[in-house]
Amino acid sequence: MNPAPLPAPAPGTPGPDTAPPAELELRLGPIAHGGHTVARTAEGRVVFVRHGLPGELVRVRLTEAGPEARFWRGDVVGVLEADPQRRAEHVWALADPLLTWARGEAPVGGAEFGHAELPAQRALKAAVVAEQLSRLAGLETVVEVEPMPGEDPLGRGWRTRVHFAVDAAGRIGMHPHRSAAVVPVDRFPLVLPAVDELRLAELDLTGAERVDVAAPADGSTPLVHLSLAPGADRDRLRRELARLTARREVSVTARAEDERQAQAWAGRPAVVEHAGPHRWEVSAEGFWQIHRAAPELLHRAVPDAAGAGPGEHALDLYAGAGLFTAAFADAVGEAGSVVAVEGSPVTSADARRTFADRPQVRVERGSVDKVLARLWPQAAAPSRGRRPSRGRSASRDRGASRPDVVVLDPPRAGAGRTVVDQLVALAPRRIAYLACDPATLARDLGRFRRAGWHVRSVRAFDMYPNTHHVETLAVLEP
Ligand SMILES: C[S@@+](CC[C@H](N)C(=O)[O-])C[C@H]1O[C@@H](n2cnc3c(N)ncnc32)[C@H](O)[C@@H]1O
Repeated sequence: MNPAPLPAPAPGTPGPDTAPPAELELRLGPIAHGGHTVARTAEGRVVFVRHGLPGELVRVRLTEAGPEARFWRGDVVGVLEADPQRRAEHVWALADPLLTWARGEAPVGGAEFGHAELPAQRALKAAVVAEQLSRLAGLETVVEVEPMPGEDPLGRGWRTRVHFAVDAAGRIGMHPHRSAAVVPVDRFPLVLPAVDELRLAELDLTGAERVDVAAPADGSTPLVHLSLAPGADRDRLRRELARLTARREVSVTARAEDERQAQAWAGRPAVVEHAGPHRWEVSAEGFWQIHRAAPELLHRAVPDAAGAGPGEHALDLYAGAGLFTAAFADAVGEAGSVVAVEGSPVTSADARRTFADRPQVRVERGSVDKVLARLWPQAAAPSRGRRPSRGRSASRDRGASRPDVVVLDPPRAGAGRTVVDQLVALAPRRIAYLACDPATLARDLGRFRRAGWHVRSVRAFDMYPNTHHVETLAVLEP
């Protein structure tokens, strides 16, 4: 279950031609994007160290290293001088490298900040967001990472979604950082108790490649979805899952890669989610925000930041099941319109079902750049430096009015150059850009700024406690 073994450990100082040592003593430098601190060996080689805090003196076990490597990676396995914000006890023993490496095993990923108190985690995330904005967007701003409403003091019990790998013995597990190995997991403190209560670790899930669990924050029926390996023994798996459904109310779905639709083995093929007065049915493989408090917080905050008014036209890009579409539809009313663009067939179908009775909402399935190019062809190849006029346009002929405001919530890769250029050409009044990766956000903000846009505000939310991840909301105006 360890990651790739190191070259033979060699004691002594590493030189350019010698094998690296197994362990090093290092003074940790600043935090960097990706969740590690940056340290340097006496020879000046950069080492990306996980599970440490800036300024600490630590013993580091090298996990990726080689005499020719440009930089090395390692985990903290001993703390010689601790930061006062280091916790006495890690939030999750299986993710604590001090414990796991002592028995020769890599820690699981998913709680790489679990050694630090929450305020220290938030300070590290704020530093990363500010640094990315400065370096990639040329934007100097003080960032505060806001705790989520009702946060547990140790940052546990927030995940309503989790996926597990399955090991060779059919047990659920998780991967160590940058490893394909599977570490069996029986309890995961970051999930809602409802997930642990399923006791999936007691089942033999041989034949499943991955197990996704969705447990709505309001305690309604959870859903377990199996991604089946080719040739999986479905009858045996169904019998195994019947042990679970016999002891509690839970839905079960399954799908092999070559099948179009998930099959319901028990209960319903979706979970029911709520935010404000709205209700969604989200399929097993559909997208929904992971933090239990995120839908309630974001479903208004993000469309409000974009600021649509009655009769206006709003665009919800990377819309998922339509978390922001719902508040937009309320704000613009039936005199206005909302176009929600979502690439996943499953998630866009969820959105279509939800908004079937809202005439002002139109759900477009497809890649954002392609849908924008289809609805507003004049934005596909913007002429340099010229903003399109806001008069009657080709888009009107196709039934989509030019957007007044836009929400942009892409996956980690960010929106990218094409979409940014298309939005610049469409020239909405305001864009609210929600991002789970501050580096790609900063890259895209840099492009908007070079096109003459102004970043009006930046907020950041601690939506992934005990991990290095952070959610950032930037509001842009031309
Ligand atoms: C971070 S989620 C946001 C979903 C939604 N805004 C929410 O908060 O629930 C990103 C969504 O973008 C979709 N997506 C990813 N790449 C896409 C693309 N190129 N075009 C359209 N949708 C895409 C994913 O399927 C996912 O639902």
